[in-house]
Amino acid sequence: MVHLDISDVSIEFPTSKGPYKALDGVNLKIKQGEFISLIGHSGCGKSTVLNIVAGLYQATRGGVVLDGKEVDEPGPERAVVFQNHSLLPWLSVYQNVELAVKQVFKGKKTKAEMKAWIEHNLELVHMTHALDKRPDEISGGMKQRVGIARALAMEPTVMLMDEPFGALDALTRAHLQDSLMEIQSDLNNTVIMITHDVDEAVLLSDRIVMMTNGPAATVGDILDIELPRPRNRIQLADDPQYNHYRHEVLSFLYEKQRKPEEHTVAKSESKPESAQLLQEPKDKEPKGKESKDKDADNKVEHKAKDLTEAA
Ligand SMILES: Nc1ncnc2c1ncn2[C@@H]1O[C@H](COP(=O)(O)OP(=O)(O)OP(=O)(O)O)[C@@H](O)[C@H]1O
Repeated sequence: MVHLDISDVSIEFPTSKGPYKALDGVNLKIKQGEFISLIGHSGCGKSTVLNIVAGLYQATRGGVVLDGKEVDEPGPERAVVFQNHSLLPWLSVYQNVELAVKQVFKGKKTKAEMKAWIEHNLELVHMTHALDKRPDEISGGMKQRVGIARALAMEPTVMLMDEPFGALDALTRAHLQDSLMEIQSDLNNTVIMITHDVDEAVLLSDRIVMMTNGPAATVGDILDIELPRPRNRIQLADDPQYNHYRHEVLSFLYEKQRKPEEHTVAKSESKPESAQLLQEPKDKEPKGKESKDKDADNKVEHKAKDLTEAA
């Protein structure tokens, strides 16, 4: 049986210039435990797809069915992780996760069970050392870990992740990608993740769903990633199959779906493959502790980049 069925989904947004058709006939059938990445140029409609699956937007035509039940509102079985961690700043790490756990398990777990469950999920993302810290006292990568723990603690059937690692430095991103792969293989949740990072998509996914440019965006192509798990990024760097998948995604994005304005940029790039072209500028992290952490991390990040490029 299909676990998550996105069927003929189209959506129109009302705008001052009339209705804008963002998606047209998006079809995708997802199996339990599959890791799906959505990739496509900025503004093509990836977040809109995610928001429809989350129940935050209603499709104008078609719809989403999860385990035989139509999705028409948000629900705890579909947890969302955003790029900017979205923790409540006045609550501690523990309390941020507790809030979600109470929502889902009130009356079903005892106080002691809830406490153990919160700690277990923070343990999964290696954050038990900072239970009493508030979000402004921890780094961006740590906040993102807490966001993931909060989502996992809701025991969702489906994790919806909107560029969860997009604002992080390369090293932190790599650590979190590895943790996510481990957690997902243990828990077998279904994941739909939006990313602009081709390597991230190939490394993590069972299938990469490549979207056409909008308006009226749809699924352009689907790539099955048949690399054995567990996957190791260092070993994969030299793997011809990995590089073939990477090339397939890049060729979809830069040849089949190239945007006119990117043509000139791509020409002037020394590396036309640069995944940067896919990305809008990211919000800068606030100055303070995080930026100090980042300065330190950046030095390591450069080394990590050198290593990757040398590989
Ligand atoms: N609530 C809305 N009202 C009007 N237009 C919208 C709304 N939400 C999204 N859109 C439009 O729909 C299109 C798809 O937006 P969406 O955010 O899904 O793209 P995206 O692929 O996630 O982009 P990015 O990669 O930049 O985050 C865009 O043209 C956007 O302007």
